[in-house]
Amino acid sequence: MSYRIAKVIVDVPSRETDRPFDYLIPAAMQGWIEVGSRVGVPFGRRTVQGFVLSLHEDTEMDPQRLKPIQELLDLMPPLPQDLVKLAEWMSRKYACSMISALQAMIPAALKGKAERYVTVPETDGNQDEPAFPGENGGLSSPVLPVLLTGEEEEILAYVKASGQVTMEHLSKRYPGRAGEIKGLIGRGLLSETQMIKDKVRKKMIKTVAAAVSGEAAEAALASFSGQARRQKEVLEFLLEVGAPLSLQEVLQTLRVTAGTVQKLAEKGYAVIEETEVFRDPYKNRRFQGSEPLQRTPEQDQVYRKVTEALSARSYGVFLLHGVTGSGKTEVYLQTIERCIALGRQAIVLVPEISLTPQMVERFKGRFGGKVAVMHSRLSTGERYDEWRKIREGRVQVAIGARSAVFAPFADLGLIVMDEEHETSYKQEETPKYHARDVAVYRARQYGAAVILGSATPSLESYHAARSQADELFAPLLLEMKQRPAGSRLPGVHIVDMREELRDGNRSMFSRALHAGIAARLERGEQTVLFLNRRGHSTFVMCRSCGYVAGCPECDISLTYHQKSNNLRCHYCGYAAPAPSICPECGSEHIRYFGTGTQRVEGELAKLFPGIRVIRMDVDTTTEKGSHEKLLQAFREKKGDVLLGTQMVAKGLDFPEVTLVGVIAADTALNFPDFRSAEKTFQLLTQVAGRAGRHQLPGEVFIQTYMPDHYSIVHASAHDYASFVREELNHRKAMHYPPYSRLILVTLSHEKLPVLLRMAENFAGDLRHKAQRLGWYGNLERFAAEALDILGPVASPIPRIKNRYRFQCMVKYRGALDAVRLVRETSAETLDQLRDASLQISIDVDPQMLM
Ligand SMILES: Nc1ncnc2c1ncn2[C@@H]1O[C@H](COP(=O)(O)OP(=O)(O)OP(=O)(O)O)[C@@H](O)[C@H]1O
Ligand SMILES: [Zn+2]
Ligand SMILES: [Zn+2]
Repeated sequence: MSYRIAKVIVDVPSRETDRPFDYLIPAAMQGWIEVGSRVGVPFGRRTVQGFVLSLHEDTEMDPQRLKPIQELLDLMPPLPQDLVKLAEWMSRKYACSMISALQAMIPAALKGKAERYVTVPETDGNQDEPAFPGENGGLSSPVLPVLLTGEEEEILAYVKASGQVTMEHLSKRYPGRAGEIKGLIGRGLLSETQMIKDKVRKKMIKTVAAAVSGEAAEAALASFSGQARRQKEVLEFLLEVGAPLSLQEVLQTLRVTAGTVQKLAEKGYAVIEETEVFRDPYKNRRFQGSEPLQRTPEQDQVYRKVTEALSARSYGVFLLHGVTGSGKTEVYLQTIERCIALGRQAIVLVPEISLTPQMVERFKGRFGGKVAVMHSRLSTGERYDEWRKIREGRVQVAIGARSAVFAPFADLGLIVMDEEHETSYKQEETPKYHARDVAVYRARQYGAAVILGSATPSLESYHAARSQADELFAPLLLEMKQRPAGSRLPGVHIVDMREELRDGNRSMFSRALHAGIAARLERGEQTVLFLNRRGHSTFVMCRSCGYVAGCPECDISLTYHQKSNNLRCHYCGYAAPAPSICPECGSEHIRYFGTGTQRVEGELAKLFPGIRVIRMDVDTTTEKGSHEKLLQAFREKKGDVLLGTQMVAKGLDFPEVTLVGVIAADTALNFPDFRSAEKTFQLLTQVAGRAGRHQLPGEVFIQTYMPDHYSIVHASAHDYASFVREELNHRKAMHYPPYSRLILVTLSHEKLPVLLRMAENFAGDLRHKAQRLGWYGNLERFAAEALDILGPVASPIPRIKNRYRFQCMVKYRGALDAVRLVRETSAETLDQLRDASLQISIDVDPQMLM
């Protein structure tokens, strides 16, 4: 069957272009263009990148008016068909554009932009004669010689000699001659074309190999005269190695020049080729191999359930609730091993923050070269290469943060999501997808298994597993309650900091924690100290008048960056030098209030002279590889204390850590977020889980001003079930997830009064429609299908980049298509108001309520 028409989604971010456009498939591209192909197409007066959505024999448009696809950008489509289908689903589910969903699935290197090229157009007849203007003009005017200035001639000659030059290059080579260049294009002497250029190319190196063997080689070696001694050496070396070598390497090893090798090639004794290489971020690292451990009975029961599904190729979601240190990672490793043995591939998702070298090492150690690693610290080129290893089937396992869920495997068998409760699995920018939902959808497509692992599963997943109410997402609950023999959960003590204060202790360390650290120092054991970052932002405040340095464009305080000694806005990028006197009152008592980690470090030094503290926070881990180095130093016992924020809470496994201290447990509890208790419980459980994971028993101190709060009480007792029971009661009473779903709609505009009116307008329309559908207002009556609209109210951050922000929260229950309702209403609002400044952003299942 021959397809003449391709429907293409173009990379033009606007509401009007969020639909497929028809293009002709030129004869030469037939058979090459597939669903998921990346193409360059003319769009208006530009050339833009696009993705082929579907192929057709015919079009409803007038074929005469269709334009042909201009170029095919990759031989192998970057997106397999299933991912194109996934993008369609994402667009519906998260109310995002198709192009944003498609772009999220490919590495940044492939987000090509049009580049303008200049060539000398071919003319019939004598090639050396300059072309004539007006050729296509239809005027059969007498042939006039073209008069060129010397400069014009020079430019023309240069382009002709080069064949094809980018506009950028040409304008740099001939600065100040834009007029001449434009003139030449205008007269048809130069022609301009556009092509899509990728941000990063494949990395190519020159290789050299012997082109002769056996007797021919003997004859060749014999033929060299004394002068060609170096050539002979090279050939001997190549014959000895018997495989292509990098040219660079040959030159260095033999200390010969490129000319020598070149001459050898000219004689036909060697071949020099361009060969593609993969940039390997772990090139110089050796990973210690590891063998599967004998499974404990609990691990075995999980392993069996998952591998049964794998063998049957049947879709299944498993919620693995295993206490910290119960050996979940070992279960992942073994189920993946089975998956690979069955000829299928696996994805491992971990939160960015716990994509630590230690984690990577465990997978590389077990599966070696079968693993591709994707994380944000790789360069664009490295990411691209890791991604290509997946697409080209060179690896069987992909491990990475959120976006690795799109790894383009051909026969996906298993997706593991570690720490499934982590909010970082939700992307905060468009497309605002949740990797868990994407994982489940993909697993359905492939008949694959999903393991959602956590010591503290999200209430959404846990509730879905317990109630089995949702047909699409009803995970099977599997539990691991014990640590493998030889290690126990640590004893946890809650320390009431109010009491400390009453007894005259003004230090940030309670007496108990102080004594604990002292004991560890004496015994040569290690301590982890954790400080909750939320609520401890790094701002600058004047102690005399209370002035806080804020962003002039956003209603938020600026963040202090120690390295550069400046203040930055995390929302708009505004930066300014840190003031040394208060701009309000002139006082010199203007201070930087750190993350707290620095203050804790200072106090530790005072209390325990000579103590070796390794501090891990945003300030100490900005450099590439620094995270790894700090952890390595701690492992080698070059530090007594590892002090840090969230980074120290996750996934770390150090045998000699026997004490964990939480400096202030309740900072997150005061956050205006219905999940704050859940997050606090999860964090405390995680941190506490770092202690006593091996032979030595562990001990944990949680310092708090709210010792009776249920999240703290239950975390200290390692009692997930009780916490969940209590928390679910609150959620039910307030109609919060998992008893409802949320859609957060944020409207923004430059003018506050205009925004207010528009937001009222939008919310009114939405209510009106919901009423007509019979959905509105039934939440309180616990109807099976109900929807409620809260707001509009000012957003918690009321202004960003000089734009005011208002939000509406839609709460709903049941199988209603609330997303569609919101999306349609927002499109109508934008159409009616026709105010270019108004923006409406839709966040489905929001994790951050800002
Ligand atoms: N079957 C087993 N036999 C012996 N030791 C095991 C077994 N399984 C795991 N372990 C060991 O127990 C420790 C904890 O295991 P692992 O890190 O896999 O737990 P986890 O549940 O992933 O932990 P966390 O969620 O706290 O990161 C590791 O040192 C691991 O090597
Ligand atoms: Zn002041
Ligand atoms: Zn700002």
